[in-house]
Amino acid sequence: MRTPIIAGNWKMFKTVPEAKTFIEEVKGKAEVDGVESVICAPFTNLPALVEAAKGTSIKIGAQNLHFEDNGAYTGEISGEMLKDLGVDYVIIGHSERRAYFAETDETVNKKMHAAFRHGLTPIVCVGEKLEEREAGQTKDVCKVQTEAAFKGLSAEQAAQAVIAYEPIWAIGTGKSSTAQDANEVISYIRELVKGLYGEDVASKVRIQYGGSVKPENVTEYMGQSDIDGALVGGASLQPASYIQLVQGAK
Ligand SMILES: O=C(CO)COP(=O)(O)O
Repeated sequence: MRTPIIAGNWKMFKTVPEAKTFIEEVKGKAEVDGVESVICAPFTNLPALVEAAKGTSIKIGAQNLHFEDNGAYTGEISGEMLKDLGVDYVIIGHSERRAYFAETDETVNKKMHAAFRHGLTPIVCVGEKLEEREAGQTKDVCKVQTEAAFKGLSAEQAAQAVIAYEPIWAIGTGKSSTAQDANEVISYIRELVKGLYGEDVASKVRIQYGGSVKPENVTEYMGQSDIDGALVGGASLQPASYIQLVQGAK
């Protein structure tokens, strides 16, 4: 049985005081037995969030990491540094990083290895652009991105990874994929993992849907056979809405 996982991706929002207040407000409420709750925040918020979330079941994640452990990489943050802060998760290969920050399938794969080297759980994002969907290439795009991301990872590592299927046209647009369509692509991604690692790993890997998930639609996604959670942007920023997302995932 896979544990559902709701992860908020705050993107480039919230100062340290705002982040601390958020945790105070969701404590005890965005904590539901049998649902994992993760906040992925800007680097600047991470120490304060780890501290504020102590004694709760809320886990903290970063939104990126560098693939090397240290070196002359101005402006970058390594997996070793994140682990040292007490961070547990890291988003890798978000479509905004692929589109605006030259993230490639190759760097995504290197970052997956870096995350596991430092005991961080990756949430690796895959998903197609609108024109790719319209050209019927959704599954092809997911195949290339998923297989590249997992290259060289062991079965044990693969089973621990979280995959987020985020169709790019559904991100921040209010145009969410239907639950049935999302489930079809996510089932296909699970088949890909099965092809790489076999049935046991495929049955363990958690696959989220992301793209305009809100309290009003989270239950519908969670009711699908292969959807194990959601990676949520906009609707994760307000405490009340985040609480409803976690409670709705049960
Ligand atoms: O990009 C996303 C999460 O990583 C989705 O963002 P929205 O929930 O704002 O559509």
